[in-house]
Amino acid sequence: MKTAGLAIMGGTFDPVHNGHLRTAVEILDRYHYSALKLIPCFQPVHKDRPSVMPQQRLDMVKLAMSGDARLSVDSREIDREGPSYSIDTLRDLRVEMGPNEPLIMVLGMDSFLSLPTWHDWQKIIQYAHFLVVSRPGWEPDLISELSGFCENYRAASPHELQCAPSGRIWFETLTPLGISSSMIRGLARKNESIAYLLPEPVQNYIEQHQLYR
Ligand SMILES: Nc1ncnc2c1ncn2[C@@H]1O[C@H](COP(=O)(O)OP(=O)(O)OP(=O)(O)O)[C@@H](O)[C@H]1O
Ligand SMILES: O=C(O)c1ccc[n+]([C@@H]2O[C@H](COP(=O)([O-])O)[C@@H](O)[C@H]2O)c1
Repeated sequence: MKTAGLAIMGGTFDPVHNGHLRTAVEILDRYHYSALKLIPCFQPVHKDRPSVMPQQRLDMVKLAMSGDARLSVDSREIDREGPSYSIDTLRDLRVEMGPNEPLIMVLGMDSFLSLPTWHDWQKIIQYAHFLVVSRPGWEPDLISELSGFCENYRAASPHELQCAPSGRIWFETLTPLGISSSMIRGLARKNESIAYLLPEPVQNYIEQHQLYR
């Protein structure tokens, strides 16, 4: 069974790991959106320049995809180049999808807490819903600007996200996985194993290309 809505998950994916992938499949299993696109950014807005090339981060996301037909990778931010502002991506997607289809932006609590620093942040909700997922180490300590925003837009049930194209926020608790890209980069730098933190083909790619050394 599929329900209305396209889910997207943006990220630096430097590299993609099982925390990202498990988030994607748990959301799809719970809400049956028609698809979930992973969208690697070209240039993250509030992070240091990634240590590997955009094309290599994209290659790793493609390698991680194999096996679940509901997942796909969307290279529009890498093709666009420049700073990867979410509002630009969501505007593009909204034009492609038309005005009525639900568009759900999945993001971790850490990313959501930084929302008031994003480009044109208050307009983003006109184009998509926010589905905010739990992440170990991050509590929903909402600063006042964000708590007022949540009061305005918080959904009473997750199903509201399937009944409107945009404009709602839902918080979802997922299986806690304390994995991060920075942890994986740190292990690789020390020449320690990164096995079981990310898909094996991605691990092999990192080893073959000697990334994060
Ligand atoms: N283990 C996880 N559990 C839940 N959400 C996650 C997890 N890891 C990343 N995310 C979410 O995935 C999105 C993309 O994350 P990103 O590519 O920046 O990875 P990261 O692990 O946070 O990277 P880094 O350690 O370099 O900061 C963000 O919304 C982030 O909150
Ligand atoms: O648009 C912005 O200003 C903006 C600022 C910070 C993060 N984002 C987006 O949020 C998503 C998660 O970002 P990050 O930094 O956790 O990898 C990813 O799609 C980023 O492009 C977007």
